[in-house]
Amino acid sequence: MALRLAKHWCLSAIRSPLQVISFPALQLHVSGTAMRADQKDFENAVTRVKLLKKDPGNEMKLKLYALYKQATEGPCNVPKPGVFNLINKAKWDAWNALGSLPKETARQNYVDLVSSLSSSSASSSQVKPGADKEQQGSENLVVTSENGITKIMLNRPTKKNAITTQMYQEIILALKAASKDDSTITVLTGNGDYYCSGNDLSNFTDVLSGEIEEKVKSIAILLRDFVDCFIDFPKPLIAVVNGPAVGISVTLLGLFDAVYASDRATFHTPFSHLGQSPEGCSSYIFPKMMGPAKAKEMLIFGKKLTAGEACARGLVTEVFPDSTFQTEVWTRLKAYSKLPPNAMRVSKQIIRNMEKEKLHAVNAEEVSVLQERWLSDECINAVMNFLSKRAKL
Ligand SMILES: CCCC/C=C/CC(=O)SCCNC(=O)CCNC(=O)[C@H](O)C(C)(C)COP(=O)(O)OP(=O)(O)OC[C@H]1O[C@@H](n2cnc3c(N)ncnc32)[C@H](O)[C@@H]1OP(=O)(O)O
Repeated sequence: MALRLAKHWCLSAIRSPLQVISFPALQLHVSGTAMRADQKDFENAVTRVKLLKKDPGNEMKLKLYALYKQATEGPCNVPKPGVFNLINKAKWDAWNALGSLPKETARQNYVDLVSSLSSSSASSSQVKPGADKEQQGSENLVVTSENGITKIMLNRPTKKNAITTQMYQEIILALKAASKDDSTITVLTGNGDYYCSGNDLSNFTDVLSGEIEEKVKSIAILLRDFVDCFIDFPKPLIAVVNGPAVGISVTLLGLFDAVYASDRATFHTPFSHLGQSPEGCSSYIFPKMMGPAKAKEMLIFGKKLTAGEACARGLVTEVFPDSTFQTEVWTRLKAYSKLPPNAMRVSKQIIRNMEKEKLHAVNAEEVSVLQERWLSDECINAVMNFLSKRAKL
């Protein structure tokens, strides 16, 4: 089962040949290895290239392009592009430089080159998690505390504040710290034009490397712990929704004590489109909050709401014009932060305690259903589709 799925992940991402954006072709210096790459290794390598998180640079892209062409079509057999057609000429030069290199050798060299790329990017990304445990925040999550307010800000604006697995862990740590610090209220917000685009869909790419069920299990545990933290958070928790919100950043809103939204914000839960199912206790809270018909419109059919619609359905507390959003909301929050902290905690607890057990049970059930979903062809295809469309190569 695991093998079949791993194979499926790899094959379904293969699309068109690489597009190189620019410049000089270099000679190849790729050593062969004793192991021969078969067609499946080659296809896996093609997929891994599409999923590289870091742009490998033009030089490397040209090498990959040339080897790909040589491995799939053999020696360069197309006319040389004109001198002003710089990009295509560089690509042609790179391919032509491989001369009569046999297809099998090109395939092997391509696989080796991709392996070297993947291992260097893995080693550079392993440095961070250990160090981050010591800190409250990181580059992608900025935590500040002043005037009785702890602010947890998603800070990945170029990715619309999509949440990586590392960020889930950091948010858990930040919430745990905020529950014990001197602040009266805690705020979650986003930096840039988005509040949050939900789960970073490349969180699933690790699954490519095998042991699929184990990896899915660890993501499920992370999700369950993450949502549990919101259920148990003891102080007033406020969402400052500065822009569009997608997926888990929407479903979690039902666990906040107030949700203030810019009129630019939208609320979108495209779970069916992604072959997934609701989380964040939304399968229980949304129908109670807005009635089953309206909840199903969001959670089953993925209807995107405007801030006004979300407010009418009880998901948002109040909507502000974007031009005055930050000033108005922070003035309000500063006033709230001066209210007696113990009274606010006790009031929150008495409301939450009525349902805490139920919410934990709902969370566990939602995660267990999702764990199955993540292994489904529907989900795998949807995620691969998103990731392969955005691949630059
Ligand atoms: C571990 C626990 C799992 C819990 C499960 C939770 C369920 C969910 O949260 S489901 C929701 C998942 N999110 C999405 O499906 C949103 C996907 N993104 C988009 O549809 C679009 O990017 C957007 C509508 C949010 C924005 O579109 P726009 O055209 O304005 O900008 P883009 O060029 O698409 O995005 C800029 C940049 O950001 C990357 N990005 C955006 N969202 C995500 C994401 N969720 N995961 C990974 N990457 C994302 C996008 O790929 C672009 O990156 P590049 O510039 O490198 O191409």
